[in-house]
Amino acid sequence: MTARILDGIALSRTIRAEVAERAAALTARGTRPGLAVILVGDSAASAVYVRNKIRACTEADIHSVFDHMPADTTEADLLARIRELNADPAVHGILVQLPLPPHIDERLVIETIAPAKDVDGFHLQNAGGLLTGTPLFRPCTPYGVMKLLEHAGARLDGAEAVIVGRSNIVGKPQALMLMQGGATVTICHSRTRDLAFHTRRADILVAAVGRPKMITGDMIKPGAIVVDVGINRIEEGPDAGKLCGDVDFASAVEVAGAITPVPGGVGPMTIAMLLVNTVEAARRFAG
Ligand SMILES: Nc1nc(=O)c2c([nH]1)NC[C@@H]1CN(c3ccc(C(=O)N[C@@H](CCC(=O)O)C(=O)O)cc3)C=[N+]21
Repeated sequence: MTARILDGIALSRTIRAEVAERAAALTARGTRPGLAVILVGDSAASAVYVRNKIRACTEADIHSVFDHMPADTTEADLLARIRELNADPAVHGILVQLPLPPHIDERLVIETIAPAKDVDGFHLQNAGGLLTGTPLFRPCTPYGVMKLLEHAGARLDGAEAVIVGRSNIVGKPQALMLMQGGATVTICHSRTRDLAFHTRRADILVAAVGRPKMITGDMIKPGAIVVDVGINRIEEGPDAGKLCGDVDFASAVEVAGAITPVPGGVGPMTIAMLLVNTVEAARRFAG
């Protein structure tokens, strides 16, 4: 058996076209949705992601503000810029690209963003809102995974869902969203004993560990839906420079029922959901 490929590029295009329509309608009513993206420092990978986010805004006719601040920006200066954007009526969403340089307290930065503009869904108020069922915004990556699962016709109710990874931006919010959908959720991580025991029970397997090709075909239940959140740059060998996921695609595709590729799976969905959140922020602002 060969798995069905879940095409995140195609689905993200559909979602972005819907976003563009909603943005145009808001603009016609006098509120053009706006997103501010702040990048501190010169990480090459971050620069690529940020550029993709800005381009996606432009294509959907969403106003964007891009602040590229130097790596030695002080925490105080970054917080001051965020407060300015909090007060700017042309900006409905604020995203500070992570990771930040080590001299800046990420938690403090996130808590300084107005919760109503926190389109990443990382603010404590939104994290707590997700825990209790009513966030203003959901984190874009796990939210995008939910859209991919919905589009794939995945049945969540009563399903065994296993997540590998316990981060605040993917693993934990993903668990809450899948649980909300009726799945029985297991979160595995670096301290889990016998990882394969858990992953082999999964009807839905989400890999978000940041370890290249760690999940192999023998760890997957035949017919399972496998979602690969990992984005790893291959360092050496014939494929140096290429991207790969946390799933060993070649062996997994022979066992799974459906699988997301890397690139072209979850990554483009993350950007699509950022635009969804931004338009939603603008719609609330417009009242
Ligand atoms: N405040 C904040 N919010 C984020 O949402 C955030 C962040 N910081 N820091 C970094 C991660 C990573 N991230 C990605 C988004 C899109 C792709 C994406 O579009 N990937 C393409 C490939 C892009 C390429 O070629 O490198 C794909 O998978 O097909 C990847 C990664 C958002 N992040």
